Amino acid sequence: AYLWTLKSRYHYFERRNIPGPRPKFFFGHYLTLWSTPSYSRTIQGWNRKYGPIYGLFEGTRPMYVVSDVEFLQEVFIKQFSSFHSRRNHFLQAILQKKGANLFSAKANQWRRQRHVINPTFTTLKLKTMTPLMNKCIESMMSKLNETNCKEFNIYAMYKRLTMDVIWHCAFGIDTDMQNDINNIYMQKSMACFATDAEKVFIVKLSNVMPFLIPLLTRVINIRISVVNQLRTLLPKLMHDVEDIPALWIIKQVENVVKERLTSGKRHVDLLQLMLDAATYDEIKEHDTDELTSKHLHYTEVVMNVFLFMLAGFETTSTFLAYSTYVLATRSDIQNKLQIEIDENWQEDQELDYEKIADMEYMDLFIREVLRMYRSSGRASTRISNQATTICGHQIDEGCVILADVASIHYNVDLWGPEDPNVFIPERHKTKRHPLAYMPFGVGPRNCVGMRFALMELKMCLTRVLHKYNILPGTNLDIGMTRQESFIVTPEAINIRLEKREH
Ligand code: HEM
Repeated sequence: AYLWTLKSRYHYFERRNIPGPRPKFFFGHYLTLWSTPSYSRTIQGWNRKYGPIYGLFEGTRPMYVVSDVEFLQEVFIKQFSSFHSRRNHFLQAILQKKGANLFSAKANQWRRQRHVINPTFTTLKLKTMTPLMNKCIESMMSKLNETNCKEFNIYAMYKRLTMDVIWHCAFGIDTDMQNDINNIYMQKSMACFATDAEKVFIVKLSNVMPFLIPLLTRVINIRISVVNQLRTLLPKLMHDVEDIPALWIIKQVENVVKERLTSGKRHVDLLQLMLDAATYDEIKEHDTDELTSKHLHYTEVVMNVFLFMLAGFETTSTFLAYSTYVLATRSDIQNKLQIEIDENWQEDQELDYEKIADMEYMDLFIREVLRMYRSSGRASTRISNQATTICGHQIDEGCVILADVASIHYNVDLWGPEDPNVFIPERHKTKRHPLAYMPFGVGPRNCVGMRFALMELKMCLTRVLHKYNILPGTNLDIGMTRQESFIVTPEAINIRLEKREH
């Protein structure tokens, strides 16, 4: 019966006159998507063939892949109440209830969390974090000083910097990870990114055979409760389990939370801002739009701090890397930025939020980097929580909408008349469609850390460009070979730094 349902399911898009590649029996398009070296390039390739709205199947679930900005404006903004959540794989679904974070939470649980967390990233709060960021950037600058005009991979340093910033600003922990290559925090954090959850066997299995989800969920829940019991009964034996990187990090956060609660000492960091709204009481969500509570459960605090680390580390370091690549290959753009930086900041002054905000060309430059270089092919998804009609298309409950951001960012109708394949920061001076630019997503569920990330990118580039000229290394282009897991990263950014005369 399942196979028969599957067969008829594959006519879903055909019946709606939506084009798309032919699905493979049993797998849909999943086999192609999980084996392709680049998810986002495959999606873009199909966009060129089938147009701005086409259909795919992840196993049995229909997914609209969309680069039509009017359609996306309905989904992400105008009809947000029908598309308030992302597509979660079943491991995330297990963590729903208390353990969900902002990325995976649904409906009112998400609304409550976002309501509490939004104020954490206001301009005022970010200003209080500039000294912490400056301190981390200062450590990186000392490391850069040791490179002595020799070729080196600056991306490795950016990863240490952004991880250091997150540990400082989110958890309030000073780990010295930029100086110590074997630092345990750094090693565990890096190990966390080595696995792409979507490629874990049981996640693939649950997507292809969703009827197995209740059984798989029971198996996982039993395993969790056995591990928990063994942890109390045989703590020594459980040492290896504690060593799983994600669990190790979550444990560190739990320890910091406990320590803060016992000492009562206040800190200037994201964790403190969330702890101010935290409770151990059970939080009940209502079905109505009324927010019943403006609190976070302590478990949610821990899971969100962990999320900030995941969401803020590789994305920001990767965009620093791409920015540096552009600067190493475009000395004209580098000169313009240096002139602006020198006009706005001298080394004996504190580099604060206002000085960064005054740099207009820096803003245009970063925008263009974020337009041209893809970060993730999969971050901006929504799932329909009720049936609705979008631009004349009948969308059933449970359909996934994936925004094909790369195709949008290279669409000449949205970004012309200049060729979208050419790096031109000034193109951002022209007013564009509100959905033409979405590196951080759009609408109420966009990236909550956007301003934090922009501040970090601008502060870091300001400091580097004020002191150095960035020159291409002989291996610059080889290092730019891209690889893709959840996000698209270069292998290395090989450059040389030459001290500037002031
Ligand atoms: C250049 C750096 C970054 C990029 C390109 C980026 C990009 C994104 C994108 C595309 C989304 C999905 C938005 C959507 O579905 O509409 C997202 C969500 C999110 N990002 Fe970022 N991000 C960056 C940095 C950060 C940082 C530094 C943090 C935290 C400190 C962060 C925290 C989050 C969170 C919590 C969400 C989920 C928001 C929600 O569902 O309410 N991100 N990000």
